[in-house]
Amino acid sequence: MTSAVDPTFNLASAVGAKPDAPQAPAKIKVENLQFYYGSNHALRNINFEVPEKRVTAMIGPSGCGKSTLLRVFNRMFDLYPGQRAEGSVMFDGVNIVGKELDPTIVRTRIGMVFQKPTPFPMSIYDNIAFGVKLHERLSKSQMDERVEWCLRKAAIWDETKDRLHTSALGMSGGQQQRLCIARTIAVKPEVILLDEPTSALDPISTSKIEDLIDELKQDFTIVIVTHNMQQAARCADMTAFFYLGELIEVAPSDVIFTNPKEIKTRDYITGRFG
Ligand SMILES: Nc1ncnc2c1ncn2[C@@H]1O[C@H](COP(=O)(O)OP(=O)(O)OP(=O)(O)O)[C@@H](O)[C@H]1O
Repeated sequence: MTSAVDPTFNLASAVGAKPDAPQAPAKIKVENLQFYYGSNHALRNINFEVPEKRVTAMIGPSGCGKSTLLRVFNRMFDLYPGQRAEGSVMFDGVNIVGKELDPTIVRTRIGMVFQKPTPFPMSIYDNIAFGVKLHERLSKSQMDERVEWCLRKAAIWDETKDRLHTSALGMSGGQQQRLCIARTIAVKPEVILLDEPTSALDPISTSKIEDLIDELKQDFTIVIVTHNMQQAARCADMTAFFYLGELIEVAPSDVIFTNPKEIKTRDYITGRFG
């Protein structure tokens, strides 16, 4: 198992052959996207496709706009006056930044997991049931099944099945993050957005989440923001490199990490800046 912090780790050798990655159809298509925080033009003319049932990593130095784009994907910016998007983000043929679409529908179909595990102060079972109840009316046995289904999908069933009704706050950080992934999966989204999901975790928990990401792409389209290039190389089929609010290059991860086209990408992945 490769440690997430192994300094001798070789990026080029980490990228597995992922020959089918480019062939997947686009699940999200970003066209001429601009994003503003008031007068701060944070994303400039972004054009970009997220392939279905693949893992796409977004990398780049701090402040380049990765998290902003992730938040555009599930309309988080609606919650903050003064933030606005122009252009289009097509999701199954609908522009999700268009005003006509209800953001709560977007957030059910495009779920988000944050950097810091954020379980609710309630039982493991209720952490999952809470979100499901907002969208569906399930019987007790259907809810039991849903809870088991998503905990299994998030590879945490064995660790939780005997303590479902105990507080989620008693779990380790890594377990809490897998619970948050289970909670996101529970409402059956099509896309899962992960914003630096392992930055607060130890190498073993990180490795479990990376294995989980690899499993989840069978059922879900995944977009991950990470500062850890080894992680992007290990997990992602496609990698997009951002710099100062612009998308510099997007390509299969093996190309980005072994033979990028752009000098800025090369300088970043070889550690010349960032
Ligand atoms: N709430 C905000 N109000 C104003 N400007 C913001 C806000 N959030 C982010 N920005 C600005 O938008 C730009 C992009 O920020 P963003 O957080 O998307 O970058 P990032 O690549 O995710 O950075 P990091 O890796 O540090 O998380 C930066 O210039 C940042 O200062």
